[in-house]
Amino acid sequence: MNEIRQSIQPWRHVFKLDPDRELGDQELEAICCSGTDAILVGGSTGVTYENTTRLLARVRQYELPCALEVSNLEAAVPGFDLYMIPMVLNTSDTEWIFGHHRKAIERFGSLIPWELLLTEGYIVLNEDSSVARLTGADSRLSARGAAAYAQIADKLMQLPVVYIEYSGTFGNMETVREVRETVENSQLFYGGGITGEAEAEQAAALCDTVVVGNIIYRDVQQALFTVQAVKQTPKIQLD
Ligand SMILES: CC(C)=CCC/C(C)=C/CC/C(C)=C/CC/C(C)=C/CC/C(C)=C/CC/C(C)=C/CC/C(C)=C/COP(=O)(O)OP(=O)(O)O
Ligand SMILES: O=P(O)(O)OC[C@@H](O)CO
Ligand SMILES: [Mg+2]
Repeated sequence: MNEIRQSIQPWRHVFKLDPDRELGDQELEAICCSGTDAILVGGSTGVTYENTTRLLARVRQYELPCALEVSNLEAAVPGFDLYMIPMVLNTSDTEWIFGHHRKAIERFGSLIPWELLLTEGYIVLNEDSSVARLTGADSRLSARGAAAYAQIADKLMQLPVVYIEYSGTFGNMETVREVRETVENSQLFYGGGITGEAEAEQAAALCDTVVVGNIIYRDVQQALFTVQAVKQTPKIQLD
């Protein structure tokens, strides 16, 4: 396993910060000093070079790893510890599978720090989310359908990360369980609708890494509670 892949293996809890949203200094400090394993900077809309650079500089006051989830070519900012590259698996619009990626490679060429890149196989499951609308994802999948996409990522494409994305709503844990049962090598990320301890525990029991986003901007105290909830929850063993 390569170094960059190894570096995310211990991540159980991650906060996702959106450069397009405002967060006060005290709140940012609380988030960065919460005991979370990393900050992931990303959003599906309104992410620019300027707001991404500003957020990176603010997070850099703290010691934890800071990754950029690249969603937009204009916001390819140098200086992150690693770059997570989404590929949306459940869309028929190839732009979001590899079209933007081709353009990025043509544009940035030898500037790309390949050793810092990790690809994420995204399965977008909330049809009412911005990311589903943006990418034209077919989010009405059965659990078996979602698990089939996960196997494409894990077994056919051998991607380092499978990302179950319910952005904005808490997901169906039966679907998450079925995905979990099929993923053998990829690191399984879950994100979507975690607003407190109970949801954090359920996701942590099934997934390797739990991502918490929107609640940071609504109720930072609730967001902070999710850190220990995830860390204290062991992953359940499945046969
Ligand atoms: C030179 C340099 C520093 C390079 C660094 C990295 C780089 C540019 C490498 C180039 C190689 C490469 C292959 C780049 C990919 C380029 C790219 C634009 C790919 C498309 C990625 C993609 C599929 C985006 C779709 C949207 C998506 C999946 C976003 C992920 C984040 C996400 C889902 C956020 C949640 O959305 P949010 O907005 O928070 O939702 P709410 O509003 O509901 O909260
Ligand atoms: O914002 P929420 O709903 O917490 O989702 C987290 C993350 O998966 C979004 O990409
Ligand atoms: Mg968000």
